[in-house]
Amino acid sequence: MNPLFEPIIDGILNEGYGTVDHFLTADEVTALAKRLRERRAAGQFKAAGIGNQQVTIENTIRGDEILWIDDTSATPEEAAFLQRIGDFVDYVNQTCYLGLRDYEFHYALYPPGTFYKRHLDQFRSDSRRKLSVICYLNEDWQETDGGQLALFLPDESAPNAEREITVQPLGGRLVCFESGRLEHEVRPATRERLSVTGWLKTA
Ligand SMILES: O=C(O)CCC(=O)C(=O)O
Ligand SMILES: [Fe+2]
Repeated sequence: MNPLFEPIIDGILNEGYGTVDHFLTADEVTALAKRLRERRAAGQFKAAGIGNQQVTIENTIRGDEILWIDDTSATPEEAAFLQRIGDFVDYVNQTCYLGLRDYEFHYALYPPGTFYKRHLDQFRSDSRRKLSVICYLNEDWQETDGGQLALFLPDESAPNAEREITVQPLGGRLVCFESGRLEHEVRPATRERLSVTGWLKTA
């Protein structure tokens, strides 16, 4: 039993989404947030697109800026993050038989007031995305800062009913759910909202 990974898998199986706090230590959050800001200041980020055939920039749908993390040029804190994700992938494969083979991660920064409207992460032409993973890099986040992740879960009490869960984007917290099943949205915040987001994929 892995105390960091088990609650995530439990949550996905029982609730449709999994979350765990302290997936990253406070020091790891600080180091990754610092690296994110450095890379952004160096002009490495770009506006996120939507779709994956023709990528269009549409900030009425999503307003975040992203940078894909390249494991060949990863800095120590990035390599440590990817290593922990790799361990989680191994754990999922041992316990859930999802056949995960690969993963991809990007930094994301939502400037104040930006959002990502309700969506599903699995694009038509990339059904290899099985699990979506978001890990937050926000230090001292307060509820009044906004920026919640809303998850729209099916509600068994009535057909077509749904239940909305909101998650605060607290530094070190990880959220994971099935990419092709769970619609979700990012609400606007009053301060910059930082994360590392990615997908665990089959071959
Ligand atoms: O940052 C979040 O809470 C979710 C991000 C998201 O939905 C995405 O990048 O697809
Ligand atoms: Fe998403």
